[in-house]
Amino acid sequence: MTRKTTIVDIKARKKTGPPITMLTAYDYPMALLVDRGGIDMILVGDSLGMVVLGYPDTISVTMDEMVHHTKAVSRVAEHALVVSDLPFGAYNVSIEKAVENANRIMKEGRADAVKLEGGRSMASVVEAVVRSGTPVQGHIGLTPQTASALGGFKVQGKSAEAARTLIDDAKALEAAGCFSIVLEAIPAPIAQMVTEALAIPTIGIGAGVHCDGQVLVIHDMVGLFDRFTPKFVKQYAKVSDIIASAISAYADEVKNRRFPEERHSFTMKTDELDKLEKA
Ligand SMILES: Nc1nc(=O)c2c([nH]1)NC[C@@H]1CN(c3ccc(C(=O)N[C@@H](CCC(=O)O)C(=O)O)cc3)CN21
Ligand SMILES: CC(C)C(=O)C(=O)O
Ligand SMILES: [Mg+2]
Repeated sequence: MTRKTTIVDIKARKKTGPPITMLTAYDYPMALLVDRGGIDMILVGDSLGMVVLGYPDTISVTMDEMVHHTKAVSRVAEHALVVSDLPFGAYNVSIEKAVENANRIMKEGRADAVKLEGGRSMASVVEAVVRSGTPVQGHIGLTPQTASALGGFKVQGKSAEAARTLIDDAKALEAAGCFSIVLEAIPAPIAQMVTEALAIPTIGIGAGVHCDGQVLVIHDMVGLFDRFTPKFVKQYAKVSDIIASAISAYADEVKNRRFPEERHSFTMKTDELDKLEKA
């Protein structure tokens, strides 16, 4: 907890353990809790579109939104490595545009690395971004930005052929220079095979216990998002209940003039009040 986590630290954990911890955060108060909680990596995920901006999916998330939220998170991250998602449209147009957008997240957002979705087809993009100086985390399996092409938020790699493709994709991303790869919603045995086939760490979300690390969306694991709950989510707290009861207590006390009390109020000198009354 004393110094900033580096890419080298993350890579080394594949051999040394313990498993790598990663959680999303999108703003100052949450990033503060995650960083002080000793989590290794903070993901400023494009899931922010769904859990904080209320979009139906992650497609509409913009570079401006990613930069804005990354700034808030990187300001507090004293320990955790900050990884920001490149949103849909930021890296699929051209290699030049991908490098430009990665530069922006680094320069303006002060992220430590970027994450982008896709396998072999993204290898040349990954290579160019890594060569330009930005560390890249890969993301394969369920790739929410291309959920439309995948037929929805569905488990991936269930056939022998699809599993083979996943392993090839992971190897291509490793060869292209990724420092780690997120494996989302794939059968646990496949995630284990991918993990064993690579020299870089895998970070699982719905990918079983044999990955080198785990990631979850923080709003899911603390109970602040209820539009849906993927099977891979464990809810460690129900923070929405705590906030809801605080809100109803406040509303009740205001309506009944029990808040604010004396101690929440300001006074002034009585002679000043007298002057006012005379005037
Ligand atoms: N709040 C939140 N949590 C996430 O994990 C998350 C996001 N948002 N937004 C971006 C993507 C979308 N993700 C999702 C969304 C839904 C399922 C889901 O409901 N899956 C079904 C399985 C469906 C099937 O395979 O047929 C499940 O039961 O888990 C999974 C991943 C993961 N990411
Ligand atoms: C679900 C994780 C891996 C993600 O990409 C996000 O939060 O956007
Ligand atoms: Mg994402």
